[in-house]
Parts: sequence; C-alpha cells; structure tokens
Amino acid sequence: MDSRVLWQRYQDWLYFHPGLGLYLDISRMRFDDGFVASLQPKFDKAFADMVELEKGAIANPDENRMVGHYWLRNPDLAPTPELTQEIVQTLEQIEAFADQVHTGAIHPPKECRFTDIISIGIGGSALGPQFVAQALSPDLPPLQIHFIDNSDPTGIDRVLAQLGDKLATTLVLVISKSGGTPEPRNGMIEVKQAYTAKKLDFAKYAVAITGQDSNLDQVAKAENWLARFSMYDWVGGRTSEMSAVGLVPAALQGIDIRAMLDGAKEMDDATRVPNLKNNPAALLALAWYFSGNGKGEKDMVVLPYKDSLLLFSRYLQQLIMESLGKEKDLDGKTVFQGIAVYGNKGSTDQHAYVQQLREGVPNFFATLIEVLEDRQGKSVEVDPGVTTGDYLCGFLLGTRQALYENHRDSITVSIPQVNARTVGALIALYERAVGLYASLVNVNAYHQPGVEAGKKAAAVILDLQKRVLEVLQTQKKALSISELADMSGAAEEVEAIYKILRHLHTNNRGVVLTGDLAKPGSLTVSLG
Ligand SMILES: O=P(O)(O)OC[C@H]1O[C@](O)(CO)[C@@H](O)[C@@H]1O
Repeated sequence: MDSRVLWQRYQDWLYFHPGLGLYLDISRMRFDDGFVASLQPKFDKAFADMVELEKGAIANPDENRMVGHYWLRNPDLAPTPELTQEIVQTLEQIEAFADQVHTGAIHPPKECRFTDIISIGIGGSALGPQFVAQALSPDLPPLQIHFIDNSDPTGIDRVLAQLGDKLATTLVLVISKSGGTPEPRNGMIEVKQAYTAKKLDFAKYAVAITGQDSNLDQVAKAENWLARFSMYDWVGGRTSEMSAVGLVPAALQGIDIRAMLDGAKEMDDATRVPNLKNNPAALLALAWYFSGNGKGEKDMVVLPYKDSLLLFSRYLQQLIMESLGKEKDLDGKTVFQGIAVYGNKGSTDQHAYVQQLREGVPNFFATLIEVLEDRQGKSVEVDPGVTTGDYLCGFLLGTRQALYENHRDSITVSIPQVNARTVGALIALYERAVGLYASLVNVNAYHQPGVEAGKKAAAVILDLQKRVLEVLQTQKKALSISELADMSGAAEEVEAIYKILRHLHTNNRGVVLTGDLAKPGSLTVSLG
C-alpha cells in the first residue's frame, strides 16, 4: 500500500477516547472489509454474551459462577443491592485501613509506623499488584513493597535478607483467593517463622486477602490477624486487580485507587458499545482474530515503550493465556485454543529479539504501547533539537514501519501518560478484549482446568516422596532405585522417584545416593 492509502487507512480505523486521551490504531493489521463483515455475526453474539455476563449470568459454567469484575468499578451494575453494598463497603474499608496505616493509627507493636510491605501471592494474586506497583508506585512511597510470588527458598531468603531488621516495621499481605494455593501458603509459613525468630508477633503484622471461610481466612480469624479483606468468588484471579487483591497493596503504596477504578469504568463504558468500530476492545479482538485466523496461529508480542510498563506483558500473559488457552470449547469440542503472549519493553528489546521479529519466523503480531508524554518537566537535548524522548518515539515509529515493510503486522495503543486512570483503563481494555475474543472462538475464558491438572500432579509427587521415605526408613541395606520404586508400589514412577531422591540428596535431607551420577540406573540409595 502506498503511504497516502495507508494514511487514509490509519484515519479510517483510528479509535480515540477523548476522556482518557487513548488512541488505538489497528491500521497496520492487514484485514479487509470482507473479513470485518464476515465476523459481524460473531461480534453480535459476543456483544449479547457480554450483556448477559454483566447482568450476572453464569458466564463461567464449569465453576457455576458469575463473572463480575466489571461491577468492581461500577458497583451499581451488580445484580443485587447486597453485592453493590459489599463492593462499596470493601472499598471504604480498604481506604480507611490504608489511611490508618499511613497516619500511624495502625502501627507495628513497638514502632510508630509501618515502612514496608511483603506481599505474598501468586498468579492473579501477584501479577496485577506487581504490574501496578512498577507502573504507579511513587518514587518515595509511604510503604515500600516487596513480593514473594513463588515457592523458591532463595527467593524468600532474599526478600527477608533485604528487609533485615526492618521486618519489625513490615506489614505482610497474604493474598490468595482460594486460600489454599501451596506457594503462598509456603511463603506465609516461612515468613511467619522469620517473624517468630525475631520474637515478633506475626498476627500483629499480617493481613489476609482471601475468599470468605477459605483455609487462609480461617487461620487469619483463629490467630486474630491485623486485618482481613474479602475476595469474591465472582472475581477471577486474573481479573482481580480492582478487587481487594490489587487495591489493598496499591492504596498502601499511596496509589490513587479511585482514579484507577475511574479509568477502568470509563473504559468499561467505551467497551460496552455494541458497535465494532466504536469499541476499542472489539477492535482489539478483531485484530487478534484476524492475525491468528481465530486459532491463535500467531503470537502476541507486547512492547510498551516505557520502563514503568515493563510488567504489562507479564500481566497480559496470564490474563490472555490462562483465559484463552483451552483444549475444549463451550460445546465440548477439542479446539486447542489460545494466543501466546510475550514481550518486555521497547526500545530495549530492539537489541534483543527484534532482529527475529523483523526478519525471522513471521509467527507473531506486535502490540506497541506508546506513552505520549516523555516526562514531567523539561528534557535536555542529547543532539541539537533532539531529546531522549524523541529517540524513544523514533524507535517506536521506526520499529512499526520496519515490521510493516516486511509484512509483520502491528497494533499501536497510545496513552497520554502512565497514571492511575490510564493504567486502570489499559487493564479494563484488555479484560474486555479477552472476554469478547473468548466469545468469538467459543471458549470459557473464566476457568483454568489445565492449571488444576498441574496442581494435582504436583501433589502426587509430594505424596510419592512421603511413601518412598517411609519405605527407606524400614530398610537396613542400600537399594537400587528400581527396587525402591517396586517396594513403594510405584514401579511406573521410577524416573520421578530418582528425581525426588536426587533433590533430597543435593539438599542434605538424609538421603544418600551412591554410584555413578551419570548412570542413574546404577545408583543405590540409603538413608545417611
Ligand atoms: O489466588 P489463589 O487462589 O491463590 O490463586 C492464584 C492463581 O492460581 C490460579 O488459580 C491458577 O494458576 C490462578 O488463576 C490464580 O490467579
């Protein structure tokens, strides 16, 4: 296409939200009018599905749940007055708590102020808070946040070591919707132990954000923790940033949570419009469908040109891949759906993998996120008449152009600034796009059966470890690994047993492997 035709296409397809100052440009996706017309019936259905979902239909049939994250930023939309009231009250409770922590009305036992937060959670109970902290936390926040988002012993040690004596002024948020996920449970137990070792009363530092009556909620109640905030069963982990999961840590860091909710609400209003060209989330879903042929045939590379948005791609990775990555569609047909998402930030990635994007396997489409304001205040010139921000803008436009010239499509989202409203709006934009796309391809965006399978498999391994150790305890002589597997009634699991033993051996857990480590089948095992 020559440049004048492209300029016209840019203007024809440009979406602009005046209230948010947000632009969406899908002109560099090479669909044509025939393709758009062919998708119209699917969009009609997607818009109708969304109306039902917002009214409180069971939009997550497997788990028999309503899907209500849109109500969080517009409580009047909730299907019952009780739910509306609960949302409003939780928000007020969060603001009051953060305020009391900031003023010192709530303080650690022997100090006048909390200075730090350890946030323990995983998946949707970590990624939103991490993204928002990176994007919006002030340079000098009232409380500095640290995350434990794994069952990695050295990861936990590092956070605790960095805090050192500041543990005495550190608030602990334990975030888990289900209240039974092993990683945050392990993190909580280890952190609690660290407080006890310093003779600090953990309950006076601990806050639970979880579903009512979950295991975590019961522990928090029984131990009389400092505070408890409710997580609703109608909010999924990956869409929970605007529930207590995201709002408690954000408010404690001094982030304007009302502005974040307002930005999301404005975007929700815009993405409720049942008209493809005037609905930015529908335009995104259209572009995704076009690129991957409605089957996720192309990956989504997300490149925000702003350091503070670095974690957006990681955040979207869960939102999109956990929502869309499904084996079965809603009719039970095997479909293997999904869209793979990766990315870090521009222009940094220009010097990493953009070489492959420009010239290598054409198996992706890019999403470039542009922030129009370079910085607050004036910039110095790094060349005559040119600033670092001009360079960043040039790199973005140059990459977009270079990709297009080589038949690589891209979407560009532009926001005026990174602030609480625009971040709220970005989250809401992608939440809705995922919901609409899920309808287009007929999958349940709100369950995650594959993750449950992984969790069950991990539990089986831990059970196997127990059984194997029990057998070893009854033995006087060293055994081969296959003998041990037979005696544990798990002959089929010999390889897993070898790996469990190697792990225990490496960590001096009383298991001794003897023999040639390069030939696992030749090893013998005993308790040392
Ligand atoms: O908040 P929870 O219940 O600990 O779950 C954490 C994460 O685990 C999952 O259930 C599965 O990975 C996610 O959907 C969720 O965000």
